[in-house]
Order: sequence, then structure tokens, then C-alpha cells
Amino acid sequence: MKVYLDNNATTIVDPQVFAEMEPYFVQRYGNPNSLHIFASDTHPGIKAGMERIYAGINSPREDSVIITSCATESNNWVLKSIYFDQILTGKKNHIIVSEVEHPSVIATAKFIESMGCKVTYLPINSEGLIEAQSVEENITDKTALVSVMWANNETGAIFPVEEIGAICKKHNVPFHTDAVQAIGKIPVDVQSFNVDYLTFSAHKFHGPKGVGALYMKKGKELMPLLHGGSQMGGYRSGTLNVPGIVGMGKAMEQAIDALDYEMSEIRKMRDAFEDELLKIEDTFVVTPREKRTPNTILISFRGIEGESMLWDLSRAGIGASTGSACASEDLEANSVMEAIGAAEDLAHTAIRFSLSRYTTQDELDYTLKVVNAAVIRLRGISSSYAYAPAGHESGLDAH
Ligand SMILES: Cc1ncc(COP(=O)(O)O)c(CN[C@@H](CS)C(=O)O)c1O
Repeated sequence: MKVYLDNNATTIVDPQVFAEMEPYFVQRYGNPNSLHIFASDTHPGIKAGMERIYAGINSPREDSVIITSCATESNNWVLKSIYFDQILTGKKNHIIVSEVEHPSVIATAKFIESMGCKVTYLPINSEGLIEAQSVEENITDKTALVSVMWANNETGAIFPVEEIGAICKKHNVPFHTDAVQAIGKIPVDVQSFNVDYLTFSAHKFHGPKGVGALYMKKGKELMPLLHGGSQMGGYRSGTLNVPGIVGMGKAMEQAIDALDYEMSEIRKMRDAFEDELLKIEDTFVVTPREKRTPNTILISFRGIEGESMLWDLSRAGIGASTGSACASEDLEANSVMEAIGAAEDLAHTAIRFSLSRYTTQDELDYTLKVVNAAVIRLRGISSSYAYAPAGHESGLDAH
């Protein structure tokens, strides 16, 4: 049996998405900017795709949705554009990000920090959450941007985007939110909260890899980073990824259609699976489930190195992760567990299970059996693990 439970890393392309994309590889393959029938054959697909993307985030047509290659590019673009336009010119000198943003935000913040920008890294609390008030406490009249993700990719923690958006509006500071882990999991509506920039990737909600987007509210600034043929209204040059736009549009439409299922049935399956996992001794989940996206569990198994657990799971045909895929290669502790101050022997033992609408109960039942066997085997050979006496201080409260 093969079980895929790493959907926060990437997802399977929905068959209907693939079917809609295929003609734009082999029949309607013209360059949309050419002046002939092969180009105009692509235009209806592009238009429909863009319409679906706008509708998926409830964006008014007067705002901009710019197609990029992925969320990493989109996140880099927002921060570097602010740097060029506001920091380099001396108008402002500071940005605010959370300390648990995706590396594409953190690394970019550190890059512009090395170029002279002041950066505040907002701490998370013991539940892995950002407190909106910490944003207001750090905003100054020189703050050029606040960038806080809608939902965290490792814990699933949902951050207070509405409150942060209101604080940014009050102080007239642009607000960017990385919505990669929110779209398709919880409602994302750019008109309900004060969001100026929003970024996402298609491959997180059953669309293709290699295509993402950057939403920008009308009246906001964005400095082009790619110059050339002036596609995307001059914001991002380069021949349009027609199959990608078509695929992301269809995936977005399906994600919205499946949102109720995700937020009810997937949540129920996740909660029941988590309840069973927490019956295993010395296990800990950081963020309370009502404050998380419905598909994610980050759970620590004291005494078991995360990579060892992954190995046992993978041998049984199960795909999970120790946190974000980007950080999976190293044996470092889970960054979010470290950020909440988890004890050392917990920070290295986190496993992330992330479900999707394709996950079945049989798959979770099978996974639970494999996890139980792995815990017994790995704790049995652990030189450091001894079943803790009752009341042992864990550094985390079992949820
Ligand atoms: C919140 C968030 N923001 C940006 C990205 C980057 O998406 P790309 O399409 O790969 O550029 C990701 C991708 N997180 C994967 C791979 S590191 C994970 O395993 O958690 C993300 O979760």
C-alpha cells in the first residue's frame, strides 16, 4: 500500500486539471503574443484561467494577479520590490516578518537585511501562533512592509491575518501574506481582510508545479524584476505559461468547490487520526487543532529522531515529512519547534502529516498501524529514551 501524507509539500495534479492543460501542450501551443491563429487559439484558455484565479481569491478585476513560476518567486518579488522602491531610496528603512515564515520570505528578508534594511522577526507563542499585537508594537513610521503568512506550512497554525491587516491599514503600512498553505484549506478572500499583496502556488492545491501568482491590490506598487517582452502588463516579462495558467485556474475552481469537504470531512479524519496518534505515550502536538488548517498535524514522538521515523514510514510505503520539504534534507531540529522553545529532545522528533481530499480512512488506519510499530521498534533501540515517569516536564503540554 502507498500512502501520500505530505500534501503541504506538494500535491497530486487533479486528473481534470491535467485534462484541461493537455491541449495547451500539443494542440493550442502557440505563443499568446504572436499575431496568428496559433496564438489566438490560446487566448480563451488564458482568459478562463485568469477568471477562475481571480474568483478563487475573490479579487476585483481592477486589482492585479500576476502569474509567476512559484510562491518562492512571488515572495522574493514582494520583498525585493519593497527594498528597491522604499528602502534603497531612503523613504523607509524597516520591514516586519514572522520568525516562522517560509524560507522564501526569511531568506529574502535576511538578504535585504544584509543590504541595509532593518528587519523585525516576530516571535511565535508556545502554541506556535503570532499575536497580532506584536505587529503594532513593532511598526514605526519607517516600516515599509509587514509580511505574515496566512497559515504555517509546518504546524498548520492559522495566523491572525484579519487583525494584522487592520493594524497595517491603521498605520498605512503595506501588508503581504503568503497564502500558500491557506488556499484550498480555508477561505481566502482578499476583499474581506485588508491584504495588499498575496502569494500562492498551484502545486499546493492539486495544480501543476512551476506556476504561482502574486496578487496586488489596485494602487499598490510593484517594481518589475523581470524585464523583456512586457507580458503581464509589463510587471513580469516572459512568454506566458499557458498550460500553467489553465491548470492553476481549474485547480483553484476545484479547490473552492471542495472547501466545505476539506473543512468538514478532512478535518474530521485528521482529528480522529490525531486522537489515535496522541494515545501513543510521550507524543505532543503544538498548535490546538481549532487554530490549524484542517489537514495538518505536526506531532513529536519523544525519543525518536524524525528522520528515523520517516525511514520506517517510507519503507512501509508512507510519505510524510519532518517539517517543510525544504528543510528535510538536513538533520536540524524542526525550526518551528525550536521557535516555540520546545525541549531539544522534542524539536528533533517532529513528524508532519498533511492530508488532502484524496486521503482515505483506510490509508490513515494503515498509517496508524505502521506508526505504532515504528514507535515500538525505534524506542526499543534508542539509547536515550526511557519511558518518562508520570508528570515529566515535557516543555510542551500534550494536546
Ligand atoms: C508557506 C509556503 N510558502 C512558500 C512555499 C514555496 O512554494 P514553492 O511553490 O515551492 O515556491 C511553500 C512550500 N512549502 C513546502 C516546500 S518547502 C513545504 O514542504 O512546506 C510554503 O509552504
